[in-house]
Amino acid sequence: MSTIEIPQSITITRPDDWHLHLRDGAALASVLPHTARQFARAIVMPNLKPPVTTVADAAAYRDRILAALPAGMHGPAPRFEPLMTLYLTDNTDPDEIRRAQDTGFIHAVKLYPAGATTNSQAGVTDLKKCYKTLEVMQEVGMPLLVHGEVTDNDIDLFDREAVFIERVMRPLRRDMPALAIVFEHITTKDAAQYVAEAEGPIAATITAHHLLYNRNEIFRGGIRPHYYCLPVLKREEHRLALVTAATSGDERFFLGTDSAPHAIGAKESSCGCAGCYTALHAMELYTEAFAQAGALDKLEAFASFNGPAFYGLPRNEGTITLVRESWNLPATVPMGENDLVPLNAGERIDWKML
Ligand SMILES: NC(=O)N[C@@H](CC(=O)O)C(=O)O
Ligand SMILES: [Zn+2]
Ligand SMILES: [Zn+2]
Repeated sequence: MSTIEIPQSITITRPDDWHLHLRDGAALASVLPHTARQFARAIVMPNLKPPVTTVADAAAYRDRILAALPAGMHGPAPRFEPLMTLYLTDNTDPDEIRRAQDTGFIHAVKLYPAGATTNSQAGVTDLKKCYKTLEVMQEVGMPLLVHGEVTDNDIDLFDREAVFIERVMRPLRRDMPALAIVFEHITTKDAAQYVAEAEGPIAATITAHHLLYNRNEIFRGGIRPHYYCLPVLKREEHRLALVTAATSGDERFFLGTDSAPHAIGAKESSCGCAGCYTALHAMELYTEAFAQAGALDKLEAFASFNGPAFYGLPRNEGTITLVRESWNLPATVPMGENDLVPLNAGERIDWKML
């Protein structure tokens, strides 16, 4: 009988998080150090209330993030650098894209279909309304990041991503074949296959929780609101397809935690918010997922090489090391004046980032 030998430690180039929610104010100050400890850079989502729709908003938000960074974490990699994004609306001015491109600190524009997820009320009602803006993005090389779910009430919640590919993604890419697109937080074999086979500049981020869990996790022994996120966890066959994509070495797939902090009361509620908090232990979770797949040798490309290649940024300097060592995740962590419950709260974690 042979046993697969799991290495006791792994050292990789310092990684980045290509999909992150940092929120604002006191919550920002609480959660930012977790991400800054694990990652050199992060693509910061613009779904604040009100959303980050202009260059001026993004500049001010970036200043608040830098001001909230603990001493010693400022400056270029291997410390922390926020990569800013704009929130696309029906009315985004095409000239705002040119101004954004000129800043050097705005790296993408985010499409939230109106009503699809947390703080998407100001999102896009019909992508046709944005075509002039998208054409400028295509021209200047500004990537479009996509929350890829349709919102039609007649479409089953679990089918919203697959239907989005047919109704929105394919027509958009036919009309704008040179527009760089990141299909964010993909959750289905349909999306993994679409991205792997598509031609042109398209990539996808994959979260740690979608690599580790299927939808049973939301209902394991009772309803577990901290496993509820959007797009919602899917069947096992989809999880397996995501693991295959992430560990394939295909440079179109890269790390994006979608760590999405919500105060405990907003999650443990009769109408709980969508979002899983993983900033505290993201690299541990990804390492576990890759170790389970026997693909630790593919982790570095997924976490540290493929993202910068897509965004046209340099790889980070320095390395991080994870060791096979058990520790217990706290039950809660402070979030401003509230607490939040991280994913895997109180559970044993088998890897530890040093
Ligand atoms: N993923 C989530 O479930 N929630 C995100 C929004 C998003 O990324 O769709 C949030 O901002 O809370
Ligand atoms: Zn989303
Ligand atoms: Zn998100």
